[in-house]
Amino acid sequence: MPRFSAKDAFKHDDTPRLGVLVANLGTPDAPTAPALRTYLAQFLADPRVVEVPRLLWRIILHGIVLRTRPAKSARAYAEVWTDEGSPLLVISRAQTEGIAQRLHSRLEGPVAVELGMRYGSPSIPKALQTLRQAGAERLLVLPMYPQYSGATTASTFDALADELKGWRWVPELRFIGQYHDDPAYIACLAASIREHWEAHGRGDKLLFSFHGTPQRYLLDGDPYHCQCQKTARLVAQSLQLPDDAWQVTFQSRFGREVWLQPYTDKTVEALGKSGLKTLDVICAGFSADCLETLEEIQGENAEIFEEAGGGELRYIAALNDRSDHLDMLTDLILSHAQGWPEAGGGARGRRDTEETGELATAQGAES
Ligand SMILES: C=CC1=C(C)c2cc3[nH]c(cc4nc(cc5[nH]c(cc1n2)c(C)c5CCC(=O)O)C(CCC(=O)O)=C4C)c(C)c3C=C
Ligand SMILES: [Fe+2]
Ligand SMILES: [Fe+2]
Repeated sequence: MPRFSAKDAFKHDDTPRLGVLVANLGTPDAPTAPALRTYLAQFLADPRVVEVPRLLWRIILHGIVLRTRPAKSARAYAEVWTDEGSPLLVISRAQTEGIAQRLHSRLEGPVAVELGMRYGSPSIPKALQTLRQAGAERLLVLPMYPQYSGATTASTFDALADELKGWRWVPELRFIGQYHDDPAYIACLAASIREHWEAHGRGDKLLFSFHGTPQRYLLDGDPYHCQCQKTARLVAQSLQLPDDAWQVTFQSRFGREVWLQPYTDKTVEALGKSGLKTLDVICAGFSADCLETLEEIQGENAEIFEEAGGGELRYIAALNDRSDHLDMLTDLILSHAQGWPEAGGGARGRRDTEETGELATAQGAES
């Protein structure tokens, strides 16, 4: 068995394709404690996510966390689960399909698009192998995280590198690090807020709630916090909001450490206590709705707000498969694919037959 893997059934006249990997976090296979245990064991063992000395963390993870958290998280997932499955997976599939359709109609050359999840399935290794089988000799990776974080974007890179280091023929590679200040992305967020206001009236305050990370990651050089602030500031500017009409907070705290602040739940509670009537909340770091937006914000935080004496918390949906969002992501992919033949940057749309004739002869392959 060769040490490095290769595409099955190589044919000398295969047409090389641009491969696009749409990557996101991933989700459990079912809203049950056993499925959550499998998912959380993979997720929380990632050193990019939990930066604690390995031996110590392994003892805590297997001795405490994986004994208690799966059942609790399964109950939360059950509240948002749909007939088609987990919202994150259902929406990610629709996004991938929408991006693929747009790329097929806009690119000169052939393209293959696959969804790969960092944890759970469809996995990143599986998606990469499918792209290789489709002839993707150039690979563009879009992690669906607008703001770069080591915990998400770099972790996607790790999964990519882990798979590719076992390949004989590594594809040409481009990796989109972030798009937190892309004008088209800011315009999509602003449009979604305007539409929400047109449908429901303007709330008394707009909260931008981002997923948190330990504060330590920021102090150790992670750009995530700054990029979240910038996204919110640009959207607020685009909507011409006065400073007291909006605020940034961080949600989904995990463990006992200090995380990025101010915390969403504490802020929502304080705003409720202050007697605020309507609170609009947008989660501008999530490209797709998921447990953290639907259960935590639309569910849990809406209750916190009301119980504290506030009026109504109105959650503004993630950009999901809105057409302006998919158009924007397609433009982003195309701008990063500049200069590649399939993106119109060269003459070599098909493999040179003379060149591959030699290769096929050398391998004894059928011509
Ligand atoms: C333990 C530390 C965690 C860090 C750091 C973290 C960072 C982080 N996560 C997202 C996006 C998502 N996280 C989601 C779920 C989720 N996150 C953590 C923990 C950390 N995340 C856990 C344990 C879970 C699972 C649910 C639970 O048990 O609470 C999700 C939702 C997935 C879904 O299936 O719907 C997303 C999306 C970002 C963007 C981020 C850092 C920037
Ligand atoms: Fe998370
Ligand atoms: Fe949560």
